[in-house]
Amino acid sequence: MLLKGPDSLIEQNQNIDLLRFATAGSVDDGKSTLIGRLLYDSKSIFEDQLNSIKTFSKTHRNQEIDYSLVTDGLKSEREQGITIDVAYRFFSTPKRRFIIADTPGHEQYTKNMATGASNASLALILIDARNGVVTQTKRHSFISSLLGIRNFVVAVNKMDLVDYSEEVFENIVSEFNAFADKLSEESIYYIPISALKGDNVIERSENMPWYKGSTLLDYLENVNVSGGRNLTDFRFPVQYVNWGGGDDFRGYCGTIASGVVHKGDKVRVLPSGKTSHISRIVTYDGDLDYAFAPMAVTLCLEDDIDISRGDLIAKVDDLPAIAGSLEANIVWMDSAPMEIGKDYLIKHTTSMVKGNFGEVLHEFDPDDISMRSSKFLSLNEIGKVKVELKKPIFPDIYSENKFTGSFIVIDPLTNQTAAAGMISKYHQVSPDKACKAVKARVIRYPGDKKEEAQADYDRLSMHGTHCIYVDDDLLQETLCKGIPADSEQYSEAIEDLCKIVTRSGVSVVVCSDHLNS
Ligand SMILES: Nc1nc2c(ncn2[C@@H]2O[C@H](COP(=O)(O)OP(=O)(O)OP(=O)(O)O)[C@@H](O)[C@H]2O)c(=O)[nH]1
Repeated sequence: MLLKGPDSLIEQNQNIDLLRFATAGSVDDGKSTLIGRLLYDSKSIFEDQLNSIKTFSKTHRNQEIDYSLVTDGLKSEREQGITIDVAYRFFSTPKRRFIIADTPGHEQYTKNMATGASNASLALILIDARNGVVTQTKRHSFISSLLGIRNFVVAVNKMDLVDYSEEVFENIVSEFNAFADKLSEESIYYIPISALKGDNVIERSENMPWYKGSTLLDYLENVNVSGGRNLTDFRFPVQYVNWGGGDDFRGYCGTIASGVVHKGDKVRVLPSGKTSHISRIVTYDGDLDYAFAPMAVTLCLEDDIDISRGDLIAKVDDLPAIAGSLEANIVWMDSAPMEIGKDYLIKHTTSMVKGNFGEVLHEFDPDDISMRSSKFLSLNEIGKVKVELKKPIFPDIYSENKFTGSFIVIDPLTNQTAAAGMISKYHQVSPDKACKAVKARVIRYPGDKKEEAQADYDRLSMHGTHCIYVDDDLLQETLCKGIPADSEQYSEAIEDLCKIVTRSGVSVVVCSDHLNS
């Protein structure tokens, strides 16, 4: 029998040939120029954009075409002559489609570099032939490696400025090789190029007859890289609960972080530990028999289980950890340094919990990836750190699952992203403890679902959840006495009540026709 899957078989095929790569390196190594050339030569630039770039190049740069303008899209960048954010570019050749994250080389932009590299399966490291391997090159290569990138292309650029010297190239190869011994890479390919003149980018260079390897485009078109997305372990972080799809409809919406799910699969919901079976996989284009990462779907379960945002659905025989503390590699991105013991917000998949840093186990020296002791991390520093969580999360180890193995750290005072973390170890808490940590919540039922609401309340109480039950009858006798039921004041009073009660750690089952959301 043919399973009715996502009707985009074509899309799947297209995905096979999609290579996402990130550029990395130091400031002015020529990344933007190189990408500009790749886009230009593969005819991926619109005519009008090309015309304006040519005009700008002539008037402001005194040259025929400045390729870096293709990616330096922002006006302020043009004026300053630097790249200030990650620019995603798309181009394709008959052999492959490419998405490039053009990440900036400036020291303070490690954050964008990490963002750009987090979805890539290959890192294109640019090195200025005149400068050799510098700290930025090492730092960015190390971050790429921490983020799970296993394939590197090192393009030694500006070969035209060193007389296309084989010796210069070989020295840089040896230098990077010595450093890369400490990266957990699968492949490194070295190419001498001139992004400006076009040597070995698309066309083989006549200026470097000593180089016998592939041109950059040739290599990118043919390199074999693993996709990086885990298609084994099904993980579905719930984004929100949708019960607006008609009678009795309750669906859990989100994006499949990893793995595959079929209709009928037996699943467990964390943290409650409740099990059920998938009854429907709903999408905008209709129901599916199966779905896989990274599809956005709504899952329905055979049983009515209390699920809310931040919960995670996985298969019963393949569960993530329930972790109360972690060890993680942290890339610090905030100008305010890490404060040991301070409460930060830890955003892991769709859940947000409070947590703090206990101890820096070691900091990495980006020059040689050696470890040194450190009390805390500052901007751009990378280290392995212990993280204590106020409530459990359901992680995997980063090397096994990028999506459930990573988190970001937010400073609650400034709302700034302070760091990115990659989990290397976790300490499990007992499932009982995890259940107790389920936060107080509001479970809403429309007014005509009194029976279901009361049954839910009974079930929760029976399982030891602290909760109260309210419906319109009770509200009109007490809190909302004299307030017209269809007034805004009435709905607001219900919301206020829910807020006050949940704040004190008690859940509310509310059954009313006058709910705000
Ligand atoms: N001679 C020569 N100059 C180059 C080459 N590649 C880039 N350049 C020049 O080097 C300068 C920096 O190039 P960009 O492409 O803007 O460098 P970038 O790495 O993107 O720099 P940021 O965007 O600031 O991170 C520009 O003036 C380029 O014209 C090359 O192969 N040879």
